[in-house]
Amino acid sequence: MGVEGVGWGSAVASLMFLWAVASQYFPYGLYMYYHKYVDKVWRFFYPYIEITFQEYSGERMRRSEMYTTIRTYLSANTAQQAKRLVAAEHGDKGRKHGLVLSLDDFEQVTDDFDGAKFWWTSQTKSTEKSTISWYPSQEDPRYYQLTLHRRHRHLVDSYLRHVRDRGKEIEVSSRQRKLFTNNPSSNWYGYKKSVWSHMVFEHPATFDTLAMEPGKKEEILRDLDRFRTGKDFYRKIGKTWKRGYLLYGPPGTGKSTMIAAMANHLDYDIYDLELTAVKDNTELRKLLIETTPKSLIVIEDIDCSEDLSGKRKKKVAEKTEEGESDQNPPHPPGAPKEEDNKISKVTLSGLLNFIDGLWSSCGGERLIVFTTNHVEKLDPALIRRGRMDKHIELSYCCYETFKVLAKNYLGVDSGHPLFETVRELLGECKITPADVAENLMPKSYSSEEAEENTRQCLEGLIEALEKIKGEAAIQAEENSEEKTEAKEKPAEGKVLEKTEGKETVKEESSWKGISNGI
Ligand SMILES: Nc1ncnc2c1ncn2[C@@H]1O[C@H](COP(=O)(O)OP(=O)(O)OP(=O)(O)O)[C@@H](O)[C@H]1O
Ligand SMILES: [Mg+2]
Repeated sequence: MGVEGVGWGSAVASLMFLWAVASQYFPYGLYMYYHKYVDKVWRFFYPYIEITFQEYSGERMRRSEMYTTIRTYLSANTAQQAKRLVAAEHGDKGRKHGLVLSLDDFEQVTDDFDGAKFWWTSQTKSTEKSTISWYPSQEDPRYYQLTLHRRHRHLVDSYLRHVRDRGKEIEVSSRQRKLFTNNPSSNWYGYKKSVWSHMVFEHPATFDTLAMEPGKKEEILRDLDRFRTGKDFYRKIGKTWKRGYLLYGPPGTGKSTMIAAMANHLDYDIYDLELTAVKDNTELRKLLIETTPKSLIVIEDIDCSEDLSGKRKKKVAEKTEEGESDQNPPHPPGAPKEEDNKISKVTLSGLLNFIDGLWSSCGGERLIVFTTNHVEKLDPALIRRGRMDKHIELSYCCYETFKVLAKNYLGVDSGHPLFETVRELLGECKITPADVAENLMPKSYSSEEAEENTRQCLEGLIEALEKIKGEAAIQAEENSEEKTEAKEKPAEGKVLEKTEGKETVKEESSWKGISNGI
């Protein structure tokens, strides 16, 4: 792409200007007559095609997406070459670079594509104003004009597709990712209506800093990359371009950290869906429709939304029967109950539809991620393959996980003499990566004290591990004592019966009954 002398363009502009001035002095009827025929003749000889892209279009006067994409495309390609550029702070605060350079009015640049030349100009259409000014006003509608030779007409489609795709790519790579959370539905209407609110997502976690077995990590990375580039494959097999991930494991094992690493790896936004704030299935669907592609839709601690199957309704009914409502002020008849408003009526089937109903196909390129501490509590329908395609267990810290944490936190690897002790202890007790990480936090960041820090941290970790091991041993002893006691001394109301060397605990009443019967 390069800047070209205005040439043809300036000649045409001069002629047009003269024609416009001259036409002011013609009677209107004569003007229309000439305009009609001169235009026809002009168009016959004019060898170029012009296409305009307005900044605002449609009935609702929304900013045209294509206009913005063209601006991004031209900005990326002309910043070095154009002579007059406008620097503006981007309205979208989600951009990495606050400033956007775009073509100034009437600046012309050329672009080469498939052996053809394309001219772009940024233009402003002046509107009727009461005051005359030489400069275009801020409110004047802007547009880009694309000019190409007639003989390249067949390239228009492919060239515009190229501009759109390239522009979008640049937009995606230069944007800052966002972390969305759903608003309560009372905020969905009115002037500032919005279903989701967001902030810039700047979590530093990556797959390099995530501690887990290297093989497992590799497999997840491969899966994510396959998904990202799988648009055509998903289309070919007739499947919506989305994938479900279930992350499960005890607290502090890195489930949320992995979500951040996934978003950073894929360059996706995160929609953190708080299910308890969603009133019903209709709201859930609306939230889904308002998400954008290239995103992770996350529902954390899905097991805590235990009433997906409607148990919650029952509980409310029970409470009302128990007369708890008597303590509250009387409720106006007919008005929705406060409690009803607060309670989420999202059902399991609503959630299943959210994941893979017809509506879930809007847009594509979404990952749905559930996390849970209690995978066994979840309804099998919710996590079956096809819905939650990949189940990933994040568990207690093993030696491999520890090595990653030690490298990240202390910059040491397996050559350290204390590693062997840690390895043995990790094999004997359960500790979460979060607890290990806490023990590996150096007391200072000075490189001179690095060695001393490392030693202190590892010794601290060994001490913590020995403590856990000791507690576990005491617990195990207590448990075995309890078991023996239970065997020897049956609970109240129960008696121990010995038959043919086997001990059985029986309800006292039933035993009595039997003895009475004898
Ligand atoms: N696998 C891991 N790799 C690196 N850091 C980890 C890992 N697991 C835990 N951590 C550290 O522990 C902290 C807590 O981890 P995280 O919030 O990801 O746990 P979680 O599994 O989501 O817990 P919960 O189930 O309670 O939500 C993180 O900030 C991180 O510093
Ligand atoms: Mg978490």
